[in-house]
Amino acid sequence: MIKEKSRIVLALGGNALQANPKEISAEAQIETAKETAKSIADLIEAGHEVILAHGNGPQVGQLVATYEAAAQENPSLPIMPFPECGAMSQGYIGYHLQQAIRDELAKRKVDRSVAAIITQVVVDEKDEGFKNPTKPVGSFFTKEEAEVLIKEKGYVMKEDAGRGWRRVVASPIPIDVVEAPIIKTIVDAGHIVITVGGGGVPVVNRNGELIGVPAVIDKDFASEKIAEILNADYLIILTAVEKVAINFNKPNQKELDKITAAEAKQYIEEGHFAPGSMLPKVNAALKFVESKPGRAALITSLEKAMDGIQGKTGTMIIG
Ligand SMILES: Nc1ncnc2c1ncn2[C@@H]1O[C@H](COP(=O)(O)OP(=O)(O)O)[C@@H](O)[C@H]1O
Ligand SMILES: NC(=O)OP(=O)(O)O
Repeated sequence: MIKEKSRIVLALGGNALQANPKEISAEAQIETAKETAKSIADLIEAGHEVILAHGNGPQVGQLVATYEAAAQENPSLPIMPFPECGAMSQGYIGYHLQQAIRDELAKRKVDRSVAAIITQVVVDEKDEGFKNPTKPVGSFFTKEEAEVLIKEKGYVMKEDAGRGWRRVVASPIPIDVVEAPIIKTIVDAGHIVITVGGGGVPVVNRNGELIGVPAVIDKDFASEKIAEILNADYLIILTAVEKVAINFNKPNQKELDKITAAEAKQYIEEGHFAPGSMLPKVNAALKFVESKPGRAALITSLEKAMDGIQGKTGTMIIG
């Protein structure tokens, strides 16, 4: 059960933006965002301070692939680098969410402003993530299609939690959120901010100058970072499953209700959480609860967000 009038960083997973992962058009995303806005408005109406973050894996992958395909057809067209595509994805996803949340709040006669902030997140140029790509982006492919893409485009492709093959890219750990001071000012003033979209645009600081780097930061880790910076009470990660499970997808699957940080660590060691999907969520939750006594994290589904907050469902991770 979450305390009344808490400061909550809410990390929205792919299903908050795409009801059907194969349907990634703007129109479909607008419709899904309208549904998502209802769950978010419930939390705002309940009196919580909500800061939103969201993923961009399918969208950034699609943008990069679209530019690559266009340049293949017409070599005079530029290939758009990952940081630019990341910023574009933040922009249009943020636009859909801020519009949907604004409209939903207006319908309920709740007078609050909502704005998405293009957010840069600092990473370390020497991060091991640059050597070993782990972040799935773009569409799902069959093994045969993946083999063609590896050969023809030089992509690194990996199987994604039993759902198909996807391109994977570098995913460094977020160190700092460049726009944190302005985000804090807006949140403290009582407005709703959408930030670290797609984990933030990854940048490195070279002698005081910020430079975008080709990577996609995991939005669960970036959400954890902004939750720490904003001194949030809770990190809530909303995804497609109601609870985290051990022995996931096996006959002896067991859903978890409330676990301690020590139990989470044990389950991680035993390999219960798939890398690139559930593992970063559990790791981000763990990092948050260990960052300060009294902090807790909840992983549940978007539809069950309110029930989760009321302690009726979801997986709660405590210190
Ligand atoms: N141990 C586990 N418990 C529950 N879900 C898991 C587990 N391991 C992998 N998953 C998968 O992880 C998915 C969530 O990851 P993902 O789809 O990448 O997240 P996002 O919602 O951020 O887009 C779940 O829908 C489920 O299919
Ligand atoms: N950037 C990111 O973590 O995106 P997804 O949540 O869509 O994978």
